[in-house]
Amino acid sequence: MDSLSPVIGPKLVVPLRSVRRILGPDLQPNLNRICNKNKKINGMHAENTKPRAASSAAAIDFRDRDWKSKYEDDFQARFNIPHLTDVIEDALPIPSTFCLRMRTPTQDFADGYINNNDRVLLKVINYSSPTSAGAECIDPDCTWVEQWVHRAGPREKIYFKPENVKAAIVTCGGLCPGLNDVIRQIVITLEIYGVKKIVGIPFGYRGFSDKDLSEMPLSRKVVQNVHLSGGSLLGVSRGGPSVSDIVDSMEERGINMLFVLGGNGTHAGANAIHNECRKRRLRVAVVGVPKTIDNDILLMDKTFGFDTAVEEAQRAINSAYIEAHSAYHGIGIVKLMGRSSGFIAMQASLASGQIDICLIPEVSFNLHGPHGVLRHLKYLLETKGSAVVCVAEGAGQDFLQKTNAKDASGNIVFGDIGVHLQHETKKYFKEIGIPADVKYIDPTYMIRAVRANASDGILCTVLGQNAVHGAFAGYSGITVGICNTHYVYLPIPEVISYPRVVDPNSRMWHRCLTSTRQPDFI
Ligand SMILES: Nc1ncnc2c1ncn2[C@@H]1O[C@H](COP(=O)(O)OP(=O)(O)O)[C@@H](O)[C@H]1O
Ligand SMILES: O=P(O)(O)OC[C@H]1O[C@](O)(COP(=O)(O)O)[C@@H](O)[C@@H]1O
Ligand SMILES: [Mg+2]
Repeated sequence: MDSLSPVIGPKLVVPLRSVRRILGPDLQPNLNRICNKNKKINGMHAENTKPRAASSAAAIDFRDRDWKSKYEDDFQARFNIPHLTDVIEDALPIPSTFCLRMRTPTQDFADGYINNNDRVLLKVINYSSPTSAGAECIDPDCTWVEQWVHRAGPREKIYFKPENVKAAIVTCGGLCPGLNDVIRQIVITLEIYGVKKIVGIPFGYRGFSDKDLSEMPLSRKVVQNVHLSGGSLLGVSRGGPSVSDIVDSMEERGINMLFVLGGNGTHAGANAIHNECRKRRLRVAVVGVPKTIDNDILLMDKTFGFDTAVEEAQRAINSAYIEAHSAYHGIGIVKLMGRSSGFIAMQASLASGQIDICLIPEVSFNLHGPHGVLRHLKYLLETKGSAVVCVAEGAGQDFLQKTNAKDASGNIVFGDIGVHLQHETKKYFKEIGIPADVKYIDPTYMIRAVRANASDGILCTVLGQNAVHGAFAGYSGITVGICNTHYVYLPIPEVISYPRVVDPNSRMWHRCLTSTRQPDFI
């Protein structure tokens, strides 16, 4: 049973409104799904009773006076990061070969190392009440609970001799601005440690099994300018071989450090590779760098490429705005990425200040009817003369015919909500006899292919460096991230147990609504 079970379990049953506040934003969507599915468990509605990997193993009884310290201990155990010595007891550390002053001994750099016991606080707001806007609470009183995670960075002791390392980098899933920046920084940092054998696996996990694809030797010289263009130097793909085939291939190639750049799916693969390596008792470090333009990885401030995507989306939104405002009764529709999370649509709407309606997967809406989107568009044409809509790709999927089609990675292929919205809008205004000039823009692949902006460039650089520090420190099955502006190592299962989504009760969504002035479409 997970740590949330006290609120939906038999020991303490609290009103639904309180549960909503208690869960916090990362868990709210579960509650929304819980409520929507309308299945009753312990007097509460629940979608399923399966414990989430991200949650603790032990139930907590809030009547227990020690529940808080038990929760904190449990949290610490969950966020412990796996280490080579967990399974290879005789793995011995050596002094780090990482040195910033290339000509002086490492001792000079002693102050620059991270202590293994350093921690970063995951949540920094102490909510005085569960009714505070956006409150994330563990218990009904919203007691302050400390949640510490491991600080990232170079360690004084390392578990790999650089001359024995063969490091590989693989990029999986869809494109995302910054992939080349991360590849570049991993290579540069590996070389500073003294690693000579660095390779790129071509076209995602597929490169491990496809005999026609050979690994790409990487060096500082090769990667020097790769960050100046978008895409991935190595190529990407979805689908690919089994985990056991991947680990066979790693053994054949002598790879003992694997850096995996990708999203939820890729990280699930990376964690499975880490587990298989453990099972085979291999001295291998598997380290992930979260790549998701949708920003749907749990616990992190943001993932690389997201900032660039929001910035690049401004061009599309501005074009839609110009088109809409230059036409008589113009309506511009922009569809942005976001399979299950509306972060790009929300942030791009906020940034532009030109959006009248923002539609995201996390917030239900009607198209038709007195409170529907179309009726509001009519109102906007009557009052403003034009309107601009920003819709996330995963929004409004209920309106579309389900095909049950899946891509090679098993992701559901969505219907095009942008095209549907355009079609329904045209039809609606034709039917009511009001002229409307509807223009639709889908900038998805134009956005994904651009190079990282300066902010993402820095994020990629730090994440790439920390990935290498983590591997040399002997950690495996971890990923790197930024939490409250500090860089951390997190165990992979904790960040991918479900996609991170926009919390409709969050301050940020409220700010978006304040900016668009859109009503509820229900
Ligand atoms: N549950 C899983 N276990 C192992 N590998 C997975 C899993 N889900 C996806 N993958 C692999 O991860 C890669 C990328 O997954 P995908 O969902 O396409 O992109 P992303 O990593 O961006 O979410 C693919 O090669 C896919 O086969
Ligand atoms: O057309 P493709 O390559 O399958 O990619 C579409 C998907 O790529 C994304 O941009 C990002 O997806 P990933 O995180 O899986 O790479 C999604 O928003 C979108 O659904
Ligand atoms: Mg995915």
